Order: sequence, then structure tokens, then C-alpha cells
Amino acid sequence: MGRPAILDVQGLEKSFGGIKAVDGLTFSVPQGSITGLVGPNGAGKTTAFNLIAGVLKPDGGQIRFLGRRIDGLAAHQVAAQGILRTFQIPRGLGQMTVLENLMVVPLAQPGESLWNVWTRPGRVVDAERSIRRRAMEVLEFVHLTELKDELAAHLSGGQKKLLELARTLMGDPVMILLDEPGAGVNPSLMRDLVRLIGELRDQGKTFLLIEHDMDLVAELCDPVLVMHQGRLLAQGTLETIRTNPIVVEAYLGGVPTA
Ligand SMILES: Nc1ncnc2c1ncn2[C@@H]1O[C@H](COP(=O)(O)OP(=O)(O)OP(=O)(O)O)[C@@H](O)[C@H]1O
Repeated sequence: MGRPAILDVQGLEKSFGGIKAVDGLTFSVPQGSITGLVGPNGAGKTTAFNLIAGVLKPDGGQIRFLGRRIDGLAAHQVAAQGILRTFQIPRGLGQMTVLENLMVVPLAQPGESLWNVWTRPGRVVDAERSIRRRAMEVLEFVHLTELKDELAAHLSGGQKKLLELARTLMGDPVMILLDEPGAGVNPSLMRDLVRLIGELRDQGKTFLLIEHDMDLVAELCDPVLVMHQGRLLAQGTLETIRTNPIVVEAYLGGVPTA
């Protein structure tokens, strides 16, 4: 018996003009897993992520999270259900400190409503204090406390990846979608990132991650889902998919011949 699915995707479809980026995609993500989503360039991985996260609306198909339909919900509604995806730190936030980057994560906070500012200022101050406390806890967890006053733009590639993960943790997600966590990360920070993802999984969180670095996939992911031309081509452990001739063919087809 496999682990129960936390996320279930059925027949998902998305076209851009004449291009079927996601074309009948069906897969599920086991609860408590670190599931890898791999595939050659243009396979549709990023589009699939954006459909799950509510950044894009599907043309067809269904997405269920913990048994409830989430396809077609807006990103903030998907986030409220417990799914958060990492985004590159937007350029504007580069000029804010690491701590501020966490404090401005849009959470449903009473301070957001002007009505509360006028009628219950004390509550707003309390909310800000608790956001700050939470941000400091998250920074401690990802080992960025010492850099809390540094501008985000000054961080290294790996530190930015930690900050991206930290921003999702502000919302205490059930499931985290990680977009190429290994890209541009030096080996020592990579160890930190791998350890943190493992710890968060041990705390009960589920991960779905897009990654091109197969060493990182080998270390972290089980199962691994292979996408090709908008569909699921194969799934299993990395060892089984690596030696699967259909997968090898798909990857070779995607590599330009020099
Ligand atoms: N906004 C868009 N408008 C038009 N075409 C798009 C758009 N987004 C993606 N596509 C196309 O959809 C297909 C799938 O792209 P997608 O970025 O999802 O693939 P991917 O597997 O994430 O690729 P990579 O590994 O290179 O990031 C590609 O042919 C791409 O050119």
C-alpha cells in the first residue's frame, strides 16, 4: 500500500495560444513526501506548478488538495488552503532587509484593514509584534538571523533560496512547492537547504519540487515524476526512472545535438 495522496491532479490542461503546455496531466503526491518533478526543458513543469498554486487557471481537469477541489481558485485562496510556492524575491523587495522581506509576506493580518487601524490600533501593534516574533523564529530556523538587517539584494544565490523558503514558512504551509531550490546554490548552503527540507518533512510538511540537478533529486526525492510534452511520462524512484528507456529517450530528444 502506498502513502495516501495529499495532492491529486487529474487530466489537467493548459494551452497558451496553440501550445499545449499541460496536456492531460495526471499524478498524485503522497502525503509527507518530497516528490520531485523533473523533465526536459519545455515539458510543462512550471506551468503545472502555476496551475496548482492558482497563479494560472486551468483550461480543464481537476486538482484536489486534501480531498477538496482547488482548481480555479486564486493564488491567495490556494495559499489559505495550505499550499505555498516559492517565488524569486521580487526586485522591489531587494531593497528591503531580510527581516522586512518576511514581515511583508501577505498574510491575513488584522493590520491590513484600515478599519482596524482606526478602531483598534492596539490590535494592530499586537499583530505587528507577533509577525515580527514569527519572522525571527523563521530566520533562526533557516540560519539567516545574522543577516536580518542585510538588504535582500546583497544576499548570495543560496541565501536568497533560503529567504524564498523562509517567506513560505511565514504562512505555516501544509505543502510547499519549490522551484529549482538547487539553482545557483553553493555546496555548503546546499547542505543547509537539504537539511532544512528534510527537517520540515519530518515535521509533517509535504514538498513538490522542480529540479534539474539530478544529484539533488537523488538525495531528496521519492517519488520522482517525469513530465514530457505536458504529460506524466513515468514515475518511481530515481533509480527506476533513470534506467527507463522511455525517459532516457525523452531527455535525449530534448538535448540539442552539438
Ligand atoms: N506564458 C506563456 N505564454 C506562451 N507560452 C508559454 C507560456 N508559459 C509557458 N509556455 C510554453 O509552454 C511550454 C511549457 O513551458 P514550461 O515553462 O511550463 O516548461 P518547463 O518544463 O517548466 O521548462 P523549463 O524546465 O525550461 O523551465 C513551453 O513550450 C513554453 O514555451
